[in-house]
Amino acid sequence: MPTLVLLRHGQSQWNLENRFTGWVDVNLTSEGEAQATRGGELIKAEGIEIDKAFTSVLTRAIRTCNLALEAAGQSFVPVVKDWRLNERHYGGLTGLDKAETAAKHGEDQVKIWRRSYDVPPPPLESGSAYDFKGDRRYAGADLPDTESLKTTLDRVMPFWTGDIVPALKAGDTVLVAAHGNSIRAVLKSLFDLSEEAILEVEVPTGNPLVVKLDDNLKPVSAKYLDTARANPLPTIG
Ligand SMILES: O=C(O)[C@@H](CO)OP(=O)(O)O
Repeated sequence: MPTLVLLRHGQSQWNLENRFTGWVDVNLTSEGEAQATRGGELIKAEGIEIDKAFTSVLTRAIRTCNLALEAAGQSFVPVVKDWRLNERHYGGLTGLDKAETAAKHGEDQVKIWRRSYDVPPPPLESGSAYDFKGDRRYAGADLPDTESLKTTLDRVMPFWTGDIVPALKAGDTVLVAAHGNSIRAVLKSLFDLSEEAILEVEVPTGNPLVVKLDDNLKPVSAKYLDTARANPLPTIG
């Protein structure tokens, strides 16, 4: 039975500081490192043997992947890194304080930017310090200057279908160490969630979500391994 383990990166420095992060390559906090390690220990305790891992090109997800695999005693597992698993690009909000932005633009507007399905934040201004166009990890990619959850899903899905699905169809147990919104994109597709339903799904940091799949890659069960830090999951069936 194919098994998918979805792991949002552990707490990052900007999660802690409550700043819009997106593609900025901030590192894990010590709490985030501990969450990633604990995630790996739980994977081991569950007897899960990972065959292949996928992560983004952002340090917080890569380190979460590595720390979890190490704690699970499975550092040898091959890891594929791809920018299409990056966090949603936060456009012109990147780097801003979430509370200050809410005070300036109103809670309702910030909620729309953060949790509407298809309303992107304002685009990144050209010349911004957070322009990633010259960054060689994105060489050749058609880079966005902002993303909604919908457009995040549009770039995650080709990678999901082209790279992750074949591994699952081959019967592999797959770890995807990624970000809140790239994981939500996967969950929307996997659980066939409506645009409204996916907005209610919040994935906790560093808590492995184990999804067992049938041969058609329909979920048959889903559970967080750290039950004390679990959030509600979509209904199956
Ligand atoms: O800042 C971000 O990049 C994301 C994830 O931390 O935040 P949000 O909760 O608004 O999706």
